[in-house]
Amino acid sequence: MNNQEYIEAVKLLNKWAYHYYVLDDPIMTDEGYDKLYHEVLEYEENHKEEVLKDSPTQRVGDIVSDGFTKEKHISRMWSLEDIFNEDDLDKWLTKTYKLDSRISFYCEPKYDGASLDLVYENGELIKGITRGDGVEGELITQNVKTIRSIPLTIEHKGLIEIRGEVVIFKDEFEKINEERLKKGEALFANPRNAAAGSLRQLDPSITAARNLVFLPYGLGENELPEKLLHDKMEYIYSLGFRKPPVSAVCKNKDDIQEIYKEMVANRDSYSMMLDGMVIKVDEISSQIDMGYTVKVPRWAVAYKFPAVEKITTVKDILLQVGRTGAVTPVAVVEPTDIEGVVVERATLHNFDEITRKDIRLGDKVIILRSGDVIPKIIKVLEHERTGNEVEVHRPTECPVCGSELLQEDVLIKCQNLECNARVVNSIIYFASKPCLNIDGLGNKIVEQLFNEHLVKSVLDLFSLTKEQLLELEGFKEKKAQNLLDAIANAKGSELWRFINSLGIEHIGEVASKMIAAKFGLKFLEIHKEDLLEIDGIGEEMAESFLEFLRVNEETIKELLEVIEPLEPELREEAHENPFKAKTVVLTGTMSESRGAIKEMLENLGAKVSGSVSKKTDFVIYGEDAGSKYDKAVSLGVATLTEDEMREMV
Ligand SMILES: NC(=O)c1ccc[n+]([C@@H]2O[C@H](COP(=O)([O-])OP(=O)(O)OC[C@H]3O[C@@H](n4cnc5c(N)ncnc54)[C@H](O)[C@@H]3O)[C@@H](O)[C@H]2O)c1
Ligand SMILES: [Zn+2]
Repeated sequence: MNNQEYIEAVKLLNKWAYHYYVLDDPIMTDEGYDKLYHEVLEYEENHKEEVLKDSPTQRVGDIVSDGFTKEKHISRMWSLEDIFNEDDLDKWLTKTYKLDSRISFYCEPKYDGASLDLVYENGELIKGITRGDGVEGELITQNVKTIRSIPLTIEHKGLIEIRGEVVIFKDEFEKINEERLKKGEALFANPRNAAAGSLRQLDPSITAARNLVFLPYGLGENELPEKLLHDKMEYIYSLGFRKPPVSAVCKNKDDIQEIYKEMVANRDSYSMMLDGMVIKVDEISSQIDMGYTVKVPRWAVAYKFPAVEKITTVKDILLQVGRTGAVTPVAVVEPTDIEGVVVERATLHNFDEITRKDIRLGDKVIILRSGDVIPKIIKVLEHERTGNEVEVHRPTECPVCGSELLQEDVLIKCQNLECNARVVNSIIYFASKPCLNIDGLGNKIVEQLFNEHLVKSVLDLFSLTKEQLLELEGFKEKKAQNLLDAIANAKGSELWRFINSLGIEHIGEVASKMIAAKFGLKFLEIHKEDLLEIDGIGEEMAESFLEFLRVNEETIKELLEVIEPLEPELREEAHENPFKAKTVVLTGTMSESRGAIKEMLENLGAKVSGSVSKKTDFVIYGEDAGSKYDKAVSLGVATLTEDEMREMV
């Protein structure tokens, strides 16, 4: 890097940071940003006299945007130095031990969200401020008050700044994006941007709707007496803040490596996105001695996890026709390694998504793979375009059967019931895990059976013979027998599996279970009113279910004869009693297990719920009843001891 390149690099980093911090819509991966950042850092170390004042190494990144009032932090907020591997860790430890050799470490997750400073005085939350440039941030108290994991009052009376990260849990993020997809709104790129964007809304009601979560990780101004950081944090948790899902006090490097590996291995199982682990010196007096650089504390470091976002190129867009006829585009991308898995495809949800993101063949894009979910394209790098990229057009004909496609809101559908793709996919669905769970009947075999004209519908599966199978390529005695056994095994499956396997639109596993439990094998004879009686089944679902039964009655009857699903035990209509049709909550230790008492009450026709609300009719409590009992009292809900309950029945 020469001086000219250095100046350019600083400009580029600042541009990326603007999109990241201010617009909450990054145009570079963290990995790409970090790489250039470290090149800049290295250049600066060798050319100290050339360091630019606006270099991102010289200041905390966030920029305070207009629209909010600026507010100073009582004590400064900082960024973190980052390290990426064991070598880096060794270097960091050597450097840190030189400052003080008698230290231990507190390790906790590095949450991927937005930082927030909370100021409490006289036990009351008085301010919420974003990190900003570390000295001053945006005053967002009204938004912060909508976050339920932030207590509005705490028992601690002194002036205290509690710092932490605001995040959106992964499942909530998926939910928000699903809803946005349905409404045709732009999707959030990742949970971090969703959290940061939701926190910095000018309208607090938008923030309130997003289910943000606050996780404390440290303190600013405070007069807490504890000498160790982790003791201070325990005190903070005891004030009503959330604990980290994992944390550890470490004596040495081995301990640090062990907890790091554990966090990386369990990364997908945590509710929130983590992008690393933060290692902090546990002794507060040592922290004070070590102090800060212009940007980061010398007593802490972020040990980053392998990146889950990478840059790749779109090579092709395939069209998949599902069992309902919905045509979904799938991107074929240049194979890219993400955490040891080679990614070759990415979902695109629908064509609106392609149009909105303006994805073209040949585009450089950012893909995200986290957990088991299918990788997705989150962004096109428009500034990387060469002009040779090719636009993608909405299809008008089914790529499989050629019939005209129906454009239904954001969905594009093949309407041909006999379209090969629809038939094959409904057979695959029929055999899948949450349905009849037929082992060995995966995509490839179903396609083979279909192409060889052995199976044209699910019913045909049950008349397959060994002779037929043995004629197929790849089938020997054992494989053929296993498949026939697996198909035979599907006979006598639970009824809810049978209902689910029909693949009725809007009727998934949960609805199938409810329908099976309520109506048993009589489900063919029910009316709309009967269905609507079930909590959780609405108009659209009921209509879809009944319409499907009407059209496919014959086939369903034939299938019932072949499969003979197992009817669940139906609960008899309960006799009249004080708990019939009442909502009941159990709490505390009882004379029998909670499960047994729950069953007894359910047999009496009660609905047993896990949480107390105004709609609760009774809270029945045993010994050591806690917050549920208190809540019942405060809401004026009737409370009964176990004995009182038993006397009433
Ligand atoms: N993609 C882009 O274009 C782009 C642009 C700018 C920055 N970035 C990303 O942001 C990083 C730099 O941002 P930064 O300066 O905010 O630093 P950082 O986000 O890497 O680390 C500091 C922050 O981590 C957060 N944090 C989470 N858990 C924590 C814990 N347990 N203890 C302490 N802090 C915790 C805090 O909010 C703290 O302010 C870069 O490394 C890069 O990954 C990306
Ligand atoms: Zn078709």
